[in-house]
Amino acid sequence: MSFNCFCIRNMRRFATWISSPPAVSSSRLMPAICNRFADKSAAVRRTRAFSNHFSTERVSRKLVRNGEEKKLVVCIEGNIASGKTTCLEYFSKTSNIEVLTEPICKWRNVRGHNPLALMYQDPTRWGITLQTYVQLTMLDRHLSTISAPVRMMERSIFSAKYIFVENLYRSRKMPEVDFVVLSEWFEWITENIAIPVDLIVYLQSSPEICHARLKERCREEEKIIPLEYLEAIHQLYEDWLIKKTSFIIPAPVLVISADSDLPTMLHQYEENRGKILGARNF
Ligand SMILES: Nc1ncnc2c1ncn2[C@@H]1O[C@H](COP(=O)(O)OP(=O)(O)O)[C@@H](O)[C@H]1O
Ligand SMILES: Cc1cn([C@H]2C[C@H](O)[C@@H](COP(=O)(O)O)O2)c(=O)[nH]c1=O
Repeated sequence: MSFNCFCIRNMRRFATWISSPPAVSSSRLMPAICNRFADKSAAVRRTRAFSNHFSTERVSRKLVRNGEEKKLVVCIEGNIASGKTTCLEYFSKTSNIEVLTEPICKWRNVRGHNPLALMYQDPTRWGITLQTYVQLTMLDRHLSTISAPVRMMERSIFSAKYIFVENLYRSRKMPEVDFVVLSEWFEWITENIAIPVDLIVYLQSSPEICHARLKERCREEEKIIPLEYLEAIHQLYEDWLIKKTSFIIPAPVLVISADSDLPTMLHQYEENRGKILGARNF
């Protein structure tokens, strides 16, 4: 190579370097570049999977799932131990109804940890942990493919936020920063992803009855729940679904009194079957 050639090549290299100097030495740069490309192709794959899963068409700027709009989604709401699972068990015997109970197993065991128990032991420290996970698992439930013409599911991402997060915050057990971060997540989700709900069935029960049933059920984590906690949850439900003074209600509400004994409750469910399953006309 001539001296001139050598000089010109190095001048070009210098010019390239000065216009975009490497942030790290080249031996460290190569893996970084490879990772960037690997990340990019993974991101492209994720985006493709996402757009296959969701319609690219946006309705009110929200991502919507293909073909799911014809299915009926009913959320069963109510205080702890008000009888939601029992109600779902009853309807699960009907063909053409898919029943989704709360993912409480996950809340009690995420890779060997029990955020539900931790939250009851120390809500200020662990409330954010549990509620972040509840929000994620509820969203996962809402977005899972519906396998029957009617889906009945226990609670919703809405009650997790409007009732349980709200209660932790109002009772000063959740620090403001935790509440704000959870709220930002919740608002992003509900503004960007369509979460279809056609009907809310509210099992309205007195906190005293729920307390008695909760003791009888005897879930280990819940043994320390005082009546006052159920009263606070009850009040939040009443403000949301009966007085309609607190938060947006995502669907019409059917109220069923849930204090009666089991045979009476089953009879009431049967009486309301038409209203529940014909929720679109409700
Ligand atoms: N109508 C009822 N009368 C008496 N006990 C009931 C009734 N409904 C449910 N239970 C009992 O109360 C406890 C809580 O009911 P469950 O359906 O698990 O409530 P939730 O799912 O709302 O927490 C369970 O032990 C259940 O067997
Ligand atoms: C949705 C939600 C639930 N929890 C707690 C409250 C109860 O201990 C269980 C759910 O039991 P249920 O018999 O089905 O009512 O989970 C909570 O702490 N935070 C939540 O958002």
